[in-house]
Amino acid sequence: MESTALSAGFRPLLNPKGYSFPRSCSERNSLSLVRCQSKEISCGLNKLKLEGSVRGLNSFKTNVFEQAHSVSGDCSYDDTTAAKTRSHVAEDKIGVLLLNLGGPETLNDVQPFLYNLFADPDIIRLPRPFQFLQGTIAKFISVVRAPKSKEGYAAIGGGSPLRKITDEQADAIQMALQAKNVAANVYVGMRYWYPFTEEAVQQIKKDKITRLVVLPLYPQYSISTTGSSVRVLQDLFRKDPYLAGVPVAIIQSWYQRRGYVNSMADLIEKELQIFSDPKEAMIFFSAHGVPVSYVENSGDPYQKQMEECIDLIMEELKARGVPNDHILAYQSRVGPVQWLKPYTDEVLVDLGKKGVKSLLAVPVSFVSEHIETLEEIDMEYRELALESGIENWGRVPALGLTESFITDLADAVIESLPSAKAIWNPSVVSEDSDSSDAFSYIVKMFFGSILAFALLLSPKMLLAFRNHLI
Ligand SMILES: C=CC1=C(C)c2cc3[nH]c(cc4nc(cc5[nH]c(cc1n2)c(C)c5CCC(=O)O)C(CCC(=O)O)=C4C)c(C)c3C=C
Ligand SMILES: [Fe+2]
Repeated sequence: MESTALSAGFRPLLNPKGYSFPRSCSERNSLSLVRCQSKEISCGLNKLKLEGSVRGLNSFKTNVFEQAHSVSGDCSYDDTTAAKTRSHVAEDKIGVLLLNLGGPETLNDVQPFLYNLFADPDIIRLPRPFQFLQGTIAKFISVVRAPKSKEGYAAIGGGSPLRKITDEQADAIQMALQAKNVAANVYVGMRYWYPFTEEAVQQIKKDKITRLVVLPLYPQYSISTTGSSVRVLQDLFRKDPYLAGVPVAIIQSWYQRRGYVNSMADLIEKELQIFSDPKEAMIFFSAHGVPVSYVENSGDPYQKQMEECIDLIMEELKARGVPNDHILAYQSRVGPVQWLKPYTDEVLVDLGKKGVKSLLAVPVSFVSEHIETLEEIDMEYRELALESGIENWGRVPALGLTESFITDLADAVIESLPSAKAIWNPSVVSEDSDSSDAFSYIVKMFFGSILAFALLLSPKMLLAFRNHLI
């Protein structure tokens, strides 16, 4: 129905420059026209606004950067939208910016990488009067944490594979777009290590991109991941007159897309076959955790989206006749606060006690292999599971370059093109004026520093950091 109309609505148009796939973004040709080939695309444009709570927390003070909250991939795509997409692809120089976390490439990178991570106010969230201490606290925690992290990275070959995999995903998405006659430059911007988002944005400017789709490589939205990366991006765009005028669409989450759900179900179905009795294996979804306060006090939709995501994958598996039991747990907690429960390590012990014998681990919050799949799941959790009485252990690989997944991401990009809007909004400036009260700022700084140092140097706090970070 809608999808047939969509296919019929697009005509192959001339690509004036042809296309090749040079490694450098600036060399990449970007002017071309679109032809939508896929009959099964059901293009969806959810122009939803960010929920108030999340928006507040991330200082989303503009009415921009708020399109394409999710591109669901299962709504109708009318002729007007199709026509708009066609004209954007015809007239614009399209860029796609993949946002990711980044990871240390060598063991020497580990401490500075951790510093960048803990210096992020979306990761260590200090009350306003203490925020000027962010750097000092980040330094302290990164130094304390580095030895443990280094052990982990040493165990997976001395560094994170994230940059290489993300670059490969960028190339694959670019090729998938090209196969749909959309020429685009695909850029990679990391939050905590090279290539930093700032570098990618410089390149986007140099390349004179005129329409940008931002695709965070996190299926579910969290303040600590997509939220943080988008905040940085928003700051960079707001400061630059050229970039402020570039229409941008941000795909905030995409766990609900059919292409993603089906690709995950494919991987799980395939991996279950390694068990002598595939139906007996429990499917063990292990998601990266976040502190409970993100969800309960700050409205982070991460947990809700994660649960919906698991429901969608399980529904799909059931529809395929895969009746296995499943469970969701959260891994990788850091620091002296409560994180989302149940914790992966505790659940593994519990399942062992209950007599579960076969377990298939499914990493579900991230789409590349990284330290938490290769070291934490494959080594630490596997060992714990076997010690706890689980006899058969399997692990689903991360989606990586899975073709159906990459194609679906390319579809998500195409679907979001018409919703792009320029970020320029002069009213933004006045909304920041609450920080202009110099006197109250100085008072807060003064008392804040005294309190913070007293807290930081208290034996209780030191112990808490030591116990949970080493
Ligand atoms: C959806 C994914 C992720 C969420 C949510 C997330 C939140 C989060 N993470 C930390 C602290 C650390 N994360 C680390 C590594 C790391 N985190 C993610 C993903 C999410 N993090 C990935 C993909 C990686 C690995 C990158 C790689 O190099 O392969 C680390 C460093 C590793 C370690 O020492 O364990 C820390 C520290 C917090 C505090 C947080 C939420 C507040
Ligand atoms: Fe993390």
